[in-house]
Amino acid sequence: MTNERRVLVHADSDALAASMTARFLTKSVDLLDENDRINVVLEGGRVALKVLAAINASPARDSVDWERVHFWWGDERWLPAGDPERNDRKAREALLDHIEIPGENIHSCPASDGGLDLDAAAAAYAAELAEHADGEGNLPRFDITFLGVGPDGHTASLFPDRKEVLERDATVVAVRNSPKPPAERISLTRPAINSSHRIWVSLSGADKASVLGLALAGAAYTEVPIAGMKGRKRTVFFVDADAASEVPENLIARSY
Ligand SMILES: O=C(O)[C@H](O)[C@@H](O)[C@H](O)[C@H](O)COP(=O)(O)O
Repeated sequence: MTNERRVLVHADSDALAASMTARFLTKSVDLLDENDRINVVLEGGRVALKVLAAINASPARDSVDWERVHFWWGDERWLPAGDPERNDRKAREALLDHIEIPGENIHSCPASDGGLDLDAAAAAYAAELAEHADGEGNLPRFDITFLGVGPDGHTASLFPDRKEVLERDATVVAVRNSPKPPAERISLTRPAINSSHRIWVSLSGADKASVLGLALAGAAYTEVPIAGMKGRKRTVFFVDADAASEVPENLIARSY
């Protein structure tokens, strides 16, 4: 497999979500044939949540052996457990509460009412990741990592021109004064995200067009964080036609 970036353009956000759903179902079944378990990293973007809901609605949902799938989060909002704005709560509602998956496979970031402060919570999440390390460094093997992108180029909770995006050593950072509410968050760092075998980035809508153009043109990741994310095996940008309007034609594979 080559370590390449691909851009797959779909007619609209429904087609985009359907394509990611089909790919997730086939890829996870294939990976589970070859591995005892797989690790999937989720986030809070709207497309990824649509994908989780579509996996839940798919007749192929139960072809995945969910007992051997572990879920992690690329970022989480620092809110009380069960808050409707938490990324884990949204993922539970869309999919995780509906499948046969052991509770210990769902590795939520700590919640703000759990008795830890934000820094201790980030450290606790890093420790849980390290506990599941597969021998290489202090992270599990992330098989599939979903990333959304903000119109400013942020991904997970790594925002432009901030110190968190420069972090090289830690796997997890505490984020304060986030420009996107809520102000406090927990995020995987760039090296942690880039340890993923496959990164699946989703972008939908005209407000994401300029940032996608910048990322593919090689913008600095300090200014456009998504530009610095690259999976070890493959990085696929699943985009809709509106988001693709500023991407050079030679970089595009159209699915319609
Ligand atoms: O907690 C969050 O806010 C998300 O994890 C965030 O990083 C998100 O993925 C992007 O902001 C894109 O979100 P949309 O795809 O909904 O625009």
